[in-house]
Amino acid sequence: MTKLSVNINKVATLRNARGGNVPDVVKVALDCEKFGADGITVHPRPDERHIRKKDVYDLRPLLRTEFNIEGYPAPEFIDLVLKVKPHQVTLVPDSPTQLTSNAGWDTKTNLAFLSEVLERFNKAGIRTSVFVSTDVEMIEYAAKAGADRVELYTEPYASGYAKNKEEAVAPFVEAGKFARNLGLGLNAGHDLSLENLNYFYQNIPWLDEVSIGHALISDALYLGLQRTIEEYKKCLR
Ligand SMILES: CC(=O)[C@@H](O)[C@H](O)COP(=O)(O)O
Ligand SMILES: NCC(=O)COP(=O)(O)O
Repeated sequence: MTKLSVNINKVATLRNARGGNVPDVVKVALDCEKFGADGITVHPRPDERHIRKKDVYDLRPLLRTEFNIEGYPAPEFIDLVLKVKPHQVTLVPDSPTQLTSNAGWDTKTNLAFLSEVLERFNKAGIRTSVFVSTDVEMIEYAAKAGADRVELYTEPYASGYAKNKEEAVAPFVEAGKFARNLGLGLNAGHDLSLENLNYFYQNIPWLDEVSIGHALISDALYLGLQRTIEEYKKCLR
């Protein structure tokens, strides 16, 4: 079964716009779980533009599904993750001011750094995932660094889908097979949507997890949160 982890960053973006607690990020996360989400993803950025450290602490004891924390492994992030002990940490190579994630790691160049950080999380019993492109060398070095899983950066698939979906998915199928042969678990995310998710899943049904935020929360404006989550789950069958 491919799990759906709902990324609630955008719920926090809306909440932060007014300075109060509407919408309530914790309540939305718990409702996502109630409506069928298999996990919750957050990406606390250093400027706390959406998810704040306090959200991460508030969510941890209340979530009943898998908690995935994404981010660049700066000392503050590492400290937060080790204190909160989520089910999974996903390392992303984002600079502090970046608008959104726009690339996977160069795992070869960063092998020593990633190995050291992954060892700390592995020792703490936290499953680790490394955000990568479909370049098989990057996947190979993620395995060498000690990752349990890789998360494929799916923006190139999403942007190529409308033009030629067979061509868009092909490198992801190859990367997925390569990761599977190395014994790595496989996650995927970024710009997945109701339009492109089912085709991705049909081609890579051994995916462990997709994390989806931007499109899913936008769809919820029209469909409501419950129906939206049900529709995304249908895409994973
Ligand atoms: C790691 C990744 O793919 C991102 O999609 C990210 O978690 C989204 O971050 P923002 O919500 O800050 O754009
Ligand atoms: N890891 C990807 C993620 O959590 C959500 O990305 P997006 O759906 O907001 O693009």
